[in-house]
Amino acid sequence: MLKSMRVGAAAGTPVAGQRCGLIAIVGKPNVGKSTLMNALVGQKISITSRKAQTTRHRITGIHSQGAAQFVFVDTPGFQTRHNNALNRSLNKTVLGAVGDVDLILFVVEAGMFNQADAKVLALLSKDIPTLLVANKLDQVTRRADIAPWLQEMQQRHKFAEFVPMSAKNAKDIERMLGICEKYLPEQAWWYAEDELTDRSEKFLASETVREKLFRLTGDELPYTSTVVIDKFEEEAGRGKQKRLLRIAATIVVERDTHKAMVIGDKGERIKRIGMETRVELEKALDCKVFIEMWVKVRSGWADDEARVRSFGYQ
Ligand SMILES: Nc1nc2c(ncn2[C@@H]2O[C@H](COP(=O)(O)OP(=O)(O)OP(=O)(O)O)[C@@H](O)[C@H]2O)c(=O)[nH]1
Repeated sequence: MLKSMRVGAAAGTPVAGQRCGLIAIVGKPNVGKSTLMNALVGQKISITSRKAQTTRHRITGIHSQGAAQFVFVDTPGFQTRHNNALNRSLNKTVLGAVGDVDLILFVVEAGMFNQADAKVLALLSKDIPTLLVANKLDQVTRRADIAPWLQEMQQRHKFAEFVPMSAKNAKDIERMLGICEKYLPEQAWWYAEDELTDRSEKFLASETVREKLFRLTGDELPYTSTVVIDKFEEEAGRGKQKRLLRIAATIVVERDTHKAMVIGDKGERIKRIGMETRVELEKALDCKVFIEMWVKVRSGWADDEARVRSFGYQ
């Protein structure tokens, strides 16, 4: 179960052998940052999809193992193409996340480095140890090309280490945790051992709807569609009965054609989004869920600072 953030009273004071620190995961959109964080934490905290720009918030995922507590910060892919209010807000989140951490995982696709990667790299402080995570190694057919590519990458930044890997490979994830552990300062843990995130259940609900929305609409729906949770009410369970969450969610889109896309033929698609969200939340939060969904058209919201803020972005 997810729990809310509780910073221990002794946070910051060394406790024999304990290590704890912040690790930012950064990179351009779609390189696999959320997949990596979910694998490192061992549970789905951050949504993933084939569509770029699915991550919009700073998300903390926590993993405690042995003497170490890893506190991961997942960031939106740095936006370089469009200068609208939504993207400015996303970029501010990235900058906030990388300024004050113990370790940075700079994620790229193995064997690739383009201008978008370079722009993110340029933001990173030279004083914070940074690992080059060459992800999606499983997709590289010519492994021999990786060594010269790594050498080239060495010229670009003073990386502490190079980690070619696949976020989908369990052994690579174990190896990655071992590497990260060395960079955590010796200090008392900030969170209880079983805590996984500092995000609320309400936030998880909106992220789950957003993930289902993007997965079920494929590439048709623009990324500027968003989800607002209008109601999030909890009724305690009685006896063997589980507690109940009553959720109302509005999917906000920019055009009538997008609304029709989300609703689908005879409401098929929105029903499916609701059903898959319910099943996933019931499992993740160990409760019963009733969810109502609406679709609203608000054209131009991603260009409007006030509206971007009202939808929960910083
Ligand atoms: N083959 C392969 N695919 C991967 C790997 N890691 C991630 N992916 C896929 O890459 C796509 C993007 O992954 P995400 O984790 O959503 O990427 P992200 O960097 O968080 O993307 P944004 O939220 O847009 O910034 C998804 O389809 C993942 O399944 C990997 O190691 N190997």
